[in-house]
Amino acid sequence: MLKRTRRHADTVPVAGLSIYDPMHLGLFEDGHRADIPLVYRNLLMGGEPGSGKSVALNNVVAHAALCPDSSLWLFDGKQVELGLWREQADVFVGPDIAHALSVLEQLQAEMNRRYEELERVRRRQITRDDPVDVITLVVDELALFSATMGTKEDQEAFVRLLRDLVARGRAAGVIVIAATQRPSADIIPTSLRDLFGYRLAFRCTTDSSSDIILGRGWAQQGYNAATIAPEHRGIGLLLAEGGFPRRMKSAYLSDADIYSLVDYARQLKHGRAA
Ligand SMILES: Nc1ncnc2c1ncn2[C@@H]1O[C@H](COP(=O)(O)OP(=O)(O)OP(=O)(O)O)[C@@H](O)[C@H]1O
Repeated sequence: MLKRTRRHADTVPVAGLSIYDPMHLGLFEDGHRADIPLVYRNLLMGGEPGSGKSVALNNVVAHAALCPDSSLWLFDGKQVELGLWREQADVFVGPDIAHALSVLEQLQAEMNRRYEELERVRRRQITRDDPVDVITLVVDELALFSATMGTKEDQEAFVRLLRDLVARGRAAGVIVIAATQRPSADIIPTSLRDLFGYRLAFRCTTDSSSDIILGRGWAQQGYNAATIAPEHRGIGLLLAEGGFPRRMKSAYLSDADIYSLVDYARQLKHGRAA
């Protein structure tokens, strides 16, 4: 058994969801639910401004916030999109690159510590039975940290740390969800993009920005987020490891829904839920 580090619950969740449960993201165009297991995976989403990223991100954050076996680390460079969740976050980083770097270093150290622990007990990955929180790291907007704030060295350090977390975090219970409204090669280098098991492209302005999120060649094969009509907000192409991109619409949470969920998450966190 791994050393206990879980903060919210004694052992496994008794109320609310588990981060090991699939997360409800929306509906595919054939009417099937788009429920995706987040654990052991990472999710990249991109699309032009107003295309639906924040709505989709709020679904992910809500799921993680309602899971007593997950801790929520929010990087909200714009400080508005995820602000409603701020008090539920275990760690909240605003538009401050120095803070962002120190938090990522802390997370990298935690990941390394978990790997040492796994090695000690001859295990390959963290599982539902371990009394260890899965850390859900949500980064919005990626470009602010990787290309706008700070010096070039800071930005490179940010991308390097993030890439390491995306590459090695999964088995150690670290999930990375990143969103950007600037899907370009300098913001999402192929070496980073290819590490994300799930990629969700909302409406993009060009075929190549669609490919930057989904992967090279998909637009030419007809899976092109630039063909999504501008009024079709919340519609995107979801690519899951090894499959084909599928058209889906994300579930919509109004601000009132989010406030109720924040209240419920607060109750769960303080152990007052029935
Ligand atoms: N799944 C959805 N169902 C219904 N409406 C949606 C959905 N997704 C987005 N919208 C509408 O589109 C608007 C813009 O969506 P959202 O804020 O998620 O865009 P965004 O991509 O995050 O934009 P930005 O990059 O500027 O932050 C929402 O306020 C909402 O009105």
